[in-house]
Amino acid sequence: MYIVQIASECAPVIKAGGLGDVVYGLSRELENQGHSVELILPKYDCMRYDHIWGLHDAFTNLWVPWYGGAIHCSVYCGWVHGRLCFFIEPHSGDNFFNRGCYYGSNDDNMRFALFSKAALEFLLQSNKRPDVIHCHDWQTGLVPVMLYEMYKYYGMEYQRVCYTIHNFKHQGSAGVETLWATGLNQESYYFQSDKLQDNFNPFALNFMKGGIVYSNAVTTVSPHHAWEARYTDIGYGLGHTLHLHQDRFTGVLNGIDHDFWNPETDRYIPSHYTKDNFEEKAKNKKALRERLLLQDVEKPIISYIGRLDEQKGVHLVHHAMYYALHNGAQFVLLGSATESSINNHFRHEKDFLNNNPDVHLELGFNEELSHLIYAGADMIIVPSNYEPCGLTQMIGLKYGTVPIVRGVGGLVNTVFDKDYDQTKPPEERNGYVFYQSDYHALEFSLERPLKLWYNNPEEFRKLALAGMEYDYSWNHPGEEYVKIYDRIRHKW
Ligand SMILES: Nc1ncnc2c1ncn2[C@@H]1O[C@H](COP(=O)(O)OP(=O)(O)O[C@H]2O[C@H](CO)[C@@H](O)[C@H](O)[C@H]2O)[C@@H](O)[C@H]1O
Repeated sequence: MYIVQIASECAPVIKAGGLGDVVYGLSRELENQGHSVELILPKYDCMRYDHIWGLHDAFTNLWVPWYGGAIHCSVYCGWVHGRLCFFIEPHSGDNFFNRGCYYGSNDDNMRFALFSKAALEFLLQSNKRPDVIHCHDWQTGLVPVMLYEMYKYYGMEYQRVCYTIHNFKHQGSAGVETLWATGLNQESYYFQSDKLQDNFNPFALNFMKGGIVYSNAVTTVSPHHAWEARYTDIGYGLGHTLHLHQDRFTGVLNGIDHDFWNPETDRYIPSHYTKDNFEEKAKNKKALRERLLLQDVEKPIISYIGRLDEQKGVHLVHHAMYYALHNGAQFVLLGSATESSINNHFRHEKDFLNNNPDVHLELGFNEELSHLIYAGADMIIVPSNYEPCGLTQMIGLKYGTVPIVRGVGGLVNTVFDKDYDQTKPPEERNGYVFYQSDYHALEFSLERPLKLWYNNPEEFRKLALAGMEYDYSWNHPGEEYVKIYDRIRHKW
């Protein structure tokens, strides 16, 4: 099968979070299974060019219709760790992707509407006719809309779309100008409740809703989150739309790329280890302490890695840090915040705790350091308010770092409480789960592993090893996606 992924991220060249990991990991797995995969991405000025091999011009004269005229774009091509990627660069005074950041501009909806249109124009003009186009999140929600309403009449009638939602909170809200810019026009047609009209704001278009309504298959990133999105307020207003399109909607649990996330081969950690020489993990703990100037004492390290925003339960992250410090543990945080109030809060904490030898807060994005933390820490917390899938607990498990998570979304599908899980036998349980989002619930689930670490190290080691037994690679999810592609490919 010939599959083209259209996305705003692909790790490690463009990575703001888990979306990038998934786009890369799934593409690699599909290729391993014998399919042909290409990726179309924006050419941001700030992406990691050091991860692209052989970048060269692939299509220099791509004119993308935009409002009444057209925007001239160049398309570059290169390999990102073996994946063939096309990067679209618009030449325009609007500086679409030369902003020094991936997201966060007031005109993000226009930037990604143009990208979606340019991706389709590129496929059309370069005569690429994939069997399946796989799009991700709100940024590419207009791809299936434009494919079905316009490009199918230009010669792309056989292309089918799978649309994956990684985060329902960000849906891409826009006004009528997007219709005029992209050439969709027909305001009264698209502002209908069964088309793109936002379910809350009748004067806004919703890109993600467009993705759901127009795609041949819609997925989110875990079975439990698929349920939550339909039946709870976590669908952020799209529950009804999902309900109407339920026959096309499923949850497929993400995987992690074992080439990249593997303590046996990880290029960023000093000591490699497996289940059989687990004691080597201690050397990474020592290296982590040296790197972050933590004191070398008999204490466990609890870690947090992730975006610092409301979704991630930052109030609980903050509380866990002080709980760890008051209860004989060290704490390491690696995170970045886009919201200034949260950023200021953690900056203040960092200054305040600067001389404490048991804690380190690293504010910013640092891929290399994240690997050392996964390998060096004893535990990782994921106290999210909601979590469509969650990759950090799966990576933690692979590295024998015991996850302590809130029982929401994909965390429910991947972590099984050592003391209370009812679905797995004791030897297959792999972490700690709490459900309420208050301090008591969190403390109860931190107290248990800390006690185990101090009082029964052998049992703690067994728990970590049980986690390493889990196979959350892309093998299985890759097969599930292929089944979905096959199903939509044969449906006319
Ligand atoms: N400061 C930092 N420095 C270095 N690395 C950092 C970092 N902050 C985060 N990371 C890395 O980024 C990834 C984050 O994974 P998450 O599952 O938390 O994704 P996120 O919430 O961004 O995305 C959404 O999409 C993903 C993929 O579908 C879902 O798993 C998730 O639930 C959903 O919210 C991990 O690889 C982590 O190591």
